[in-house]
Parts: sequence; C-alpha cells; structure tokens
Amino acid sequence: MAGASVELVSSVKCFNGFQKVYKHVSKELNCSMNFSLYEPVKANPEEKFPVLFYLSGLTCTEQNFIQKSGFQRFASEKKLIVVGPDTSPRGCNLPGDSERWDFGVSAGCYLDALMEPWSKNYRMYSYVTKELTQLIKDNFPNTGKFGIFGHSMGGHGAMVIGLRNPDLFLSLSAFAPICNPTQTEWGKDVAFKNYLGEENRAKWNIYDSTEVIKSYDGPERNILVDQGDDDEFLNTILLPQNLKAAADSNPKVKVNLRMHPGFNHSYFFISTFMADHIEHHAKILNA
Ligand SMILES: N[C@@H](CCC(=O)N[C@@H](CS)C(=O)NCC(=O)O)C(=O)O
Repeated sequence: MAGASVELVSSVKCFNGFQKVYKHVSKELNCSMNFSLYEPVKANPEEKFPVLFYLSGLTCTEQNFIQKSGFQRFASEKKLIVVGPDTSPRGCNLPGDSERWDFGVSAGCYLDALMEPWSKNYRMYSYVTKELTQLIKDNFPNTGKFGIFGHSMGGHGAMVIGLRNPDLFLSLSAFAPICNPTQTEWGKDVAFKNYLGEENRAKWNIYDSTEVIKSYDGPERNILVDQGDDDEFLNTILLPQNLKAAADSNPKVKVNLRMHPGFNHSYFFISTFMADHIEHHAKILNA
C-alpha cells in the first residue's frame, strides 16, 4: 500500500470477492471517514480492475448500499472494484448539523460549501473527485478507468461529478436522481441556500446537473437513468423530465430515462435494476 493511509475495518467474502469497509482521515473534510470497497478476487497477482463509485442518498452511510442493493453478484461477474463513500462529514458537531434529515449530517450534497460554518468540512465534491479517487488509485489494483453512479442525492452527485469530470469518470448512470435542485424547495430553501449562500446564486448552477448538461461541451456521454413512477419524491425533488429536456437539446449528452411503473424510491427499486447499471458501466470501463 502506498500514498495516504487507509485502515481496514471489516472484510467479508461475497461471491468471488470481498466486501470491505475502510476508514481514513480525510484532509478535505477534516474528519475520519468510512468508505465501502468491493474487491474481486484476482485471477493472477498482476490483475487490475476498473473502479465504479456509488454515491448514496439522504440519510445513508456507507452501509445502506452494500447491505441492500445486491450489487456484489454483478460486480463479481464483471470484475469491478466498487467504492461507496459516506454521504457527509461525520463527528464535526457543527451547530444545526443534525436538526434535519435532508441537511447537514448524511446530507452533504456532494458540493463544496461556501458558507460558514459548513465550508471547512462540507467539501464532498473535492473529497470524491480528488482525495478518494487518488486514494483508490494509490492503494488498490486498478486499471485507472473510473465510472460513477448513485441514488437520489447520490444520483445528483454522480451526474454533476461525472459530467464535470469526463476524463476522470468515463461512465455515468443514476437511480432516481435529484436532477434540477435549483428549481426545487429543498435545493433553493435548504441545501444550496445554506451551503452555497444566496449571495453566491451565480455559482449554484455548477451543482445542478440539468444546468451542467445545458452548457456541456465535452466528449459524448451516454447516461442511463432509471426512475420509478410511484416514487414519493418524483415531482417535488427529483424532476427527471427537466434533465431529459436539457439532454434532448444538447447533442453531446444522451440520457436514456427509463420510467418504471409501480416502483418507489427504495432499495427494492434499486436492486431490481442493478444488473443493468453494472452492465452499462462494465461495457464502457472494460472497452
Ligand atoms: N425521510 C425519509 C426518506 C429518506 C430516504 O428515502 N432516503 C433514501 C435516499 S434519498 C435512502 O436511500 N434511504 C436509506 C435506505 O433506504 O436504506 C427517511 O428518513 O426515511
């Protein structure tokens, strides 16, 4: 192992690989962080694997995804390392960080906060794009090819991070993502207002994937988005039709938005379509 140090917390065999949890001290977030990492068994000592990041939604830790989504069977088959960061800094005890389920602890929103008291710790955008990616590159047997996906707030994070870093994250997909937060009450009155500030309104759009797509001019992207039509957050927080409309007006971004009758926002929905997402990423990352 090289680079910044990571400590193994647990390791359990699952299909032909190990579901591990690590902890490390994050310089970006100024606290100790856990992340999950699924590592396939190597066929030979030199074997390396592509890496897929999964970003979780509001109220989650690094545990929800590894316990409930069933991704391990497919990651084992396709031989992908899958990394699941936590959803916010932990243990910082900032005033007001635990009063709401949709703000503060477990609701880091995958952005770099600009406002006090959040700006010292709430730097999940830089944590994922710089610190954790580097730590994975330095410490695990990877091919250097990375993809990213996520759910809900994590779907928002995956889209923003994937679209703004096309050379780092080659493949991109989401389950029920928050697509246009600058147009929702949660975005305007809670998350962006408090983390980014009204006075920085001009900077909000870089954390809104619908807005990022409108001005996207990088390599062509094919994004898979699955959405249940019985999702309790569909028309208040998620707004996938706005994302689709933005993509339809930019030839560089193709969004395959699949609406699924009867599914809600839960991990029962995620587990149903997990195989398709792993397949989507494996095709690009193994090319
Ligand atoms: N406010 C509700 C909803 C939160 C919610 O649905 N969170 C989603 C992400 S936005 C989730 O993944 N929850 C964890 C789980 O289902 O294991 C709650 O706290 O139960």
